[in-house]
Amino acid sequence: MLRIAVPNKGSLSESAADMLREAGYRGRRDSKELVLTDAANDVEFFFLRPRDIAVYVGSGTLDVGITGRDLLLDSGSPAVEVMALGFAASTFRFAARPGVASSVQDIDGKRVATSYAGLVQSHLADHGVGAQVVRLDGAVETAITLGVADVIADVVETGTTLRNQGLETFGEPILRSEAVLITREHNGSAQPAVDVLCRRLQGVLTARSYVMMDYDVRVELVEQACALTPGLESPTVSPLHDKGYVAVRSMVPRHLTNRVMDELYELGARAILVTDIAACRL
Ligand SMILES: Nc1ncnc2c1ncn2[C@@H]1O[C@H](COP(=O)(O)OP(=O)(O)OP(=O)(O)O)[C@@H](O)[C@H]1O
Ligand SMILES: O=P(O)(O)OC[C@H]1O[C@H](OP(=O)(O)OP(=O)(O)O)[C@H](O)[C@@H]1O
Ligand SMILES: [Mg+2]
Repeated sequence: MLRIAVPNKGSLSESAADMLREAGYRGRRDSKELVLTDAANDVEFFFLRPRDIAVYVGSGTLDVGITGRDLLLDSGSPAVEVMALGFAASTFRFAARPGVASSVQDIDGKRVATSYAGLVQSHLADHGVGAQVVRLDGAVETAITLGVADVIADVVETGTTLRNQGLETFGEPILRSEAVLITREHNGSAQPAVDVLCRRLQGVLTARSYVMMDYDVRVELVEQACALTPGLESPTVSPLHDKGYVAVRSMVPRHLTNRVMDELYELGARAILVTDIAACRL
């Protein structure tokens, strides 16, 4: 039975649960449930703190897990990222009051507050910068106001939390993070089950990022129409009862849906229909 670690709380938990449900797995009914067996899919879910997930997977206690790339790197765990999951995107950045620092070198000799001490220490070492790292559990933006640090390093999504504290980011982002699937380098007999999980999650990512588009177009325009909707491999072109027309079916990137419909309409295509893809294996 494949043993999967899933965030039990925090920013990652709801999206991770949604993604697993879309991939056909059982969801938990109660947020206090810590272990859940999904016998039909031969998997067991362990609901854990995202920070601990890399530790369990790295030690081999659990086979795979969902966590943040930033948490994986911070942990120093030997677990490896196998797949980016497309949610909880953020950057990990230094910030300070305006004028205090403009590059990582300016941190030398200062105090840096963070919940990601491993990540920050290795970044500072890579840049040959000596600083005192103050390890905090959360709400690190307040550390400067309260006088325990000169600089912070934290997760930035919209930047609202920083702005509210009168702070500004500086230097290059330390990391671009998002939710990731992690596992060990060698999974032994668990590898086939890990492959099935990866294919299912990849199916969810594809189903989310594409729509299915159908339309009718005059036969003489089909090449131009297919150039607008090339699909992943090649569009399906089917004859219609009216020999002057064909029906075309193709996958289109979701973010291009309306632009492609406009272009098809301009070309002369009609009955342009768009449907969601519920699941897929490419
Ligand atoms: N505002 C945010 N936007 C996107 N990702 C975020 C955000 N805040 C935290 N994360 C991501 O969530 C993960 C941390 O999850 P964790 O549950 O430990 O903390 P949290 O989401 O801040 O929850 P809490 O603060 O309630 O403990 C990291 O991968 C981090 O990048
Ligand atoms: O750029 P923003 O959109 O403002 O998001 C970033 C903030 O979100 C997270 O905080 P959270 O609310 O999880 O609190 P925490 O710092 O206590 O973890 C993160 O630690 C940042 O503080
Ligand atoms: Mg937080």
